[in-house]
Amino acid sequence: MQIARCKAAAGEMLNWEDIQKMKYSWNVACEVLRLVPPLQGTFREATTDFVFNGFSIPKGWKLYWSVPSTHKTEKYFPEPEKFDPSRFEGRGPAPYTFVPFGGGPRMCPGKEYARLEILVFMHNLVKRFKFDKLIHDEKIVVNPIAVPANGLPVRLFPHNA
Ligand code: HEM
Repeated sequence: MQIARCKAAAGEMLNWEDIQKMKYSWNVACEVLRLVPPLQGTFREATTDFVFNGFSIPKGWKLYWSVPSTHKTEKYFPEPEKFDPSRFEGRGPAPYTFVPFGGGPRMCPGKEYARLEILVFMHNLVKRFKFDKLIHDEKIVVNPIAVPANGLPVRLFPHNA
């Protein structure tokens, strides 16, 4: 709403500068991506023999790295089940602990596009409507992408109605 108040005309579109200012909204989106990451992980291949947590991993093995278990590690995210967007303030989480888009050379190339889409959607939803979930205890199913079990039905109430 802070961004909407800065716009000269009611229908004025968002621009790139506005997107860069939407830090709190992105912190909220990141906390959602931490708690319910859409993608659960992917595979990597060991390029050399190594030992991890006492397990010997031979070169050539396929390894599955898991997004949810990384995001729920108490050491990096105290009270991991708590919804707390302030975790992303300042320097935010340590490198490779917040990995909804993966990490390293194969990191999701659509990350910035996804950020843009999410922020534009959030802005327009909050600016135009109040909304209410129709199913308050709707479950998230993972098959293999995490989605609301019933498609997240909501009731919209336009601000200017
Ligand atoms: C919230 C939205 C998204 C999430 C959570 C997400 C997550 C991921 C993750 C975890 C990976 C694997 C990264 C790795 O192996 O390190 C990936 C790869 C990929 N993503 Fe996304 N993604 C999203 C949106 C998008 C969008 C919008 C596009 C395209 C417009 C896209 C295109 C790709 C492609 C092409 C790869 C494969 C990259 C490679 O293997 O080199 N993603 N994504």
